Amino acid sequence: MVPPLVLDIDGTLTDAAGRLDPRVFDVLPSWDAPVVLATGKAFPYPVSLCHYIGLPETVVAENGGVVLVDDHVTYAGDREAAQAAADEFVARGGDLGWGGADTVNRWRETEIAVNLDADEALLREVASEYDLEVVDTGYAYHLKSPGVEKAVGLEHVCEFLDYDPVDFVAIGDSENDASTFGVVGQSYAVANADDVAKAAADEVLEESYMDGTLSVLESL
Ligand SMILES: O=C(O)COP(=O)(O)O
Ligand SMILES: [Mg+2]
Repeated sequence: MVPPLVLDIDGTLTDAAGRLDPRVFDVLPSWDAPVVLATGKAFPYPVSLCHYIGLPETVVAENGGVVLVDDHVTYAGDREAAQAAADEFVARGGDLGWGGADTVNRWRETEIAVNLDADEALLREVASEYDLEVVDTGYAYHLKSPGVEKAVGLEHVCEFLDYDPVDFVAIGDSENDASTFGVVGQSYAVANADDVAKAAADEVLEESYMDGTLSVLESL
């Protein structure tokens, strides 16, 4: 019997250029246990990924800010505080960095994501004034409420599924996966992972990106 999976998306199911690795279509739809996509991306991204991969829509989005499981949606985090801090960041000369349409935040409901090109020092200064934190995933800075974590989202998912977090195998690549690594039974950081994820993982893989992820899935 294969274990349930909790999988990060960016850096874990993608290639180095950020594109989805097509091999996800070979392994995930037929996985004989729950697969939870846990991401820092806004809610619609993992939902559409489930839809197009052919997986039940079981997702932890926005770093735990939004959870969808078994037709239930729950929210965590103070979006208004994040918006106020983002507005202040912009008023002090910062730029969220996503252009006018801002498809990165347009459908984001519990936090704000900021481009890695942004003024990090200013962002952290403003965040602390609003009692928010900044998480650097390697893909964006996330201006978010402390205590909102992917692991809390996974625990919520487990309340609906007949599993415990320790039953899960987790694979991820960055700071926002460390909480998940702390609650699952077995955790893997892909070789391209950041230092926080590597330190939190039970095992650091030799292979990067989807090569690393596939090596775990094949061993299970
Ligand atoms: O949206 C990000 O910043 C990173 O997304 P991820 O959690 O799927 O890697
Ligand atoms: Mg990632």
